[in-house]
Amino acid sequence: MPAEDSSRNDSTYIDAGDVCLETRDLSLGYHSRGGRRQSALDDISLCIERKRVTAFIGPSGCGKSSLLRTFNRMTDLDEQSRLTGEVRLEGEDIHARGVDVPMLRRRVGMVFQTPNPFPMSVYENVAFGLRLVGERDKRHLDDKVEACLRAAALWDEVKDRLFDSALGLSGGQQQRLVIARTLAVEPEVLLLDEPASALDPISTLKIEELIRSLRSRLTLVIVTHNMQQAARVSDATAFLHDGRLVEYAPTDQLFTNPRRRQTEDYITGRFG
Ligand SMILES: Nc1ncnc2c1ncn2[C@@H]1O[C@H](COP(=O)(O)OP(=O)(O)OP(=O)(O)O)[C@@H](O)[C@H]1O
Repeated sequence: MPAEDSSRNDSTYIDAGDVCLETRDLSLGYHSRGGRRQSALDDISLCIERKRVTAFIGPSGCGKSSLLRTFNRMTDLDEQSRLTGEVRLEGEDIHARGVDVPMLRRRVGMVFQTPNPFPMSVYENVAFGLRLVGERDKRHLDDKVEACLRAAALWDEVKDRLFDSALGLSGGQQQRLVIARTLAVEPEVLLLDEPASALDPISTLKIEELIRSLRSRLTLVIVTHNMQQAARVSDATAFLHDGRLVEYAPTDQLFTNPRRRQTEDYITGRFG
């Protein structure tokens, strides 16, 4: 049984120079119509290491997606949400006055559970983001579309059907296309909210391989219900319960030698 450790889960093992994202005393609540306040995140302080994969695990409703969504201010879209504390990207407060939120969301891209390609061709899905950032030159566009599709491990499967509808791709291919589209605007961080939970095992494996390969170019944060998946893809894992950060550690350590009993109970399937 792990010894109870009362020290904060404050990511002290991460070198300050390697921190990409940081939350300080972050709390998030949602106000229901009846005026009741439901707490989703409670006083979370953690650092996310640059160019690593960090996984958030925990039982349903523990706040994983909410925490992920604070990193690019997606929680702003919910008028009922109230956030206190800080989120810092490369040391800068993302809620500071004057922060350009669309630019923040380019820097911190997001991929959701259900693949959501645009109803246009494979090529246009990726070119869309590039055009948005002002790319007009046809040759540059072609080169960049190919590079993004290669980075998303999709090029070989779609190179002969670039101008077919993206909606004709399989679910796994669509999800890799969405990742290619996100990569087109060169984000520094990629947030993935259960990116493989709607996919079959082979497509899931491809997404996992892709996630591992992308860490050489950007920082990834993944929410997953699947503990084996967290163990396979991530370098660090945060276990949340009831809106609190229970334990945060290098993935090997968290799964083989958890410091908290609650973590051990969860990873051994005693609850959740
Ligand atoms: N838009 C919202 N309005 C009101 N309450 C919300 C909203 N989004 C989330 N919540 C509540 O906040 C808490 C945390 O939800 P969240 O979706 O972040 O958890 P989760 O761990 O990602 O859950 P799951 O694994 O089921 O997706 C839950 O109690 C949830 O009901």
